[in-house]
Amino acid sequence: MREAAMADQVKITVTGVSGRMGQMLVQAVAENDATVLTGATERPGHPWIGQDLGVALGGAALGVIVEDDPLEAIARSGAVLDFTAPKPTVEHAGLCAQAGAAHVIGTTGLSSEDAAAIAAAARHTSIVQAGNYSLGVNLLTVLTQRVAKALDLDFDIEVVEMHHKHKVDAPSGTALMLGEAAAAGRGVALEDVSDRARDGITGERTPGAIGFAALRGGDVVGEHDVIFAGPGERLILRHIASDRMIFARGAVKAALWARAAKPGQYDMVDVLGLS
Ligand SMILES: NC(=O)C1=CN([C@@H]2O[C@H](COP(=O)(O)OP(=O)(O)OC[C@H]3O[C@@H](n4cnc5c(N)ncnc54)[C@H](OP(=O)(O)O)[C@@H]3O)[C@@H](O)[C@H]2O)C=CC1
Ligand SMILES: O=C(O)C1=N[C@H](C(=O)O)C[C@H](O)C1
Repeated sequence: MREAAMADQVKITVTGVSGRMGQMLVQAVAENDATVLTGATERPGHPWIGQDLGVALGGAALGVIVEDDPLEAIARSGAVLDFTAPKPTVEHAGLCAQAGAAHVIGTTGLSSEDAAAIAAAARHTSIVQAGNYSLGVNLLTVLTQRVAKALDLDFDIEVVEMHHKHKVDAPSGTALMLGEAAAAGRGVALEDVSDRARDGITGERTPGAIGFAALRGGDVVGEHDVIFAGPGERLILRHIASDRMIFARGAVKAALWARAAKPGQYDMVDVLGLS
């Protein structure tokens, strides 16, 4: 049975609890003395609904029942860890705003309409949103911005990423973070310079473009290169993730940070104090 929550522990709901990240988040909450799992959700119709989470995971009962109504779970939580899909994430942002729960968003592939809805929710609660919760990638964004600032337009910037075959969005959220960092270093808006779809007779590379390429296959957790290709030399900044627990532990850290933050929208660079 679940141990009684200590008064100062932050109560956490994990949404999409059966997912690749959902299961990692459950472990990360359990291993942190400052957090306790009080809610677990899945989509309506999922076979885990109504089961004890521990039993559904193939172990001992945890005393947390998997629910399909996020409202109940979020209402009794201090923070929600959400690595699901764009539609439920936007719904969860509204519910967190109502309940005053901090919302840690890892979901990628969000549209500009989704982003606007999340920004509206952030007027009422603290939301941390990042395409990648690892220390290494967030440090890499800072380095990418610095290198892009130091090099002139003779250096072409390309972001190359590879992920497992089940990933549904491209470019990855991390690749877009790195592209944003490179664009910021150059003092331009990524949307004005991004080149995401090369196929066929594309013509020569547009000077100043920031290109993206996405590879998919096998069980690759996540690999990202930022390539600065100049005349006679190439600089490559690389991050390789080999364990999803780096994202899950980062998300728990973000939840604890967000509980102490004022309502607003934050990223992992804020949480880690890297800016
Ligand atoms: N920011 C970061 O550091 C990271 C971000 N991610 C991102 O997190 C997201 C999830 O990735 P991953 O875990 O690999 O994907 P999975 O598909 O394994 O997990 C998503 C889970 O969400 C569930 N889900 C779908 N709809 C709902 C709903 N309405 N309510 C509750 N749960 C729901 C899915 O259920 P079902 O399968 O039955 O539909 C599934 O169990 C992706 O966007 C990915 O890019 C991943 C890793 C790190
Ligand atoms: O879907 C994944 O798996 C991952 N998604 C995130 C992304 O889109 O960048 C983070 C990580 O690379 C794994």
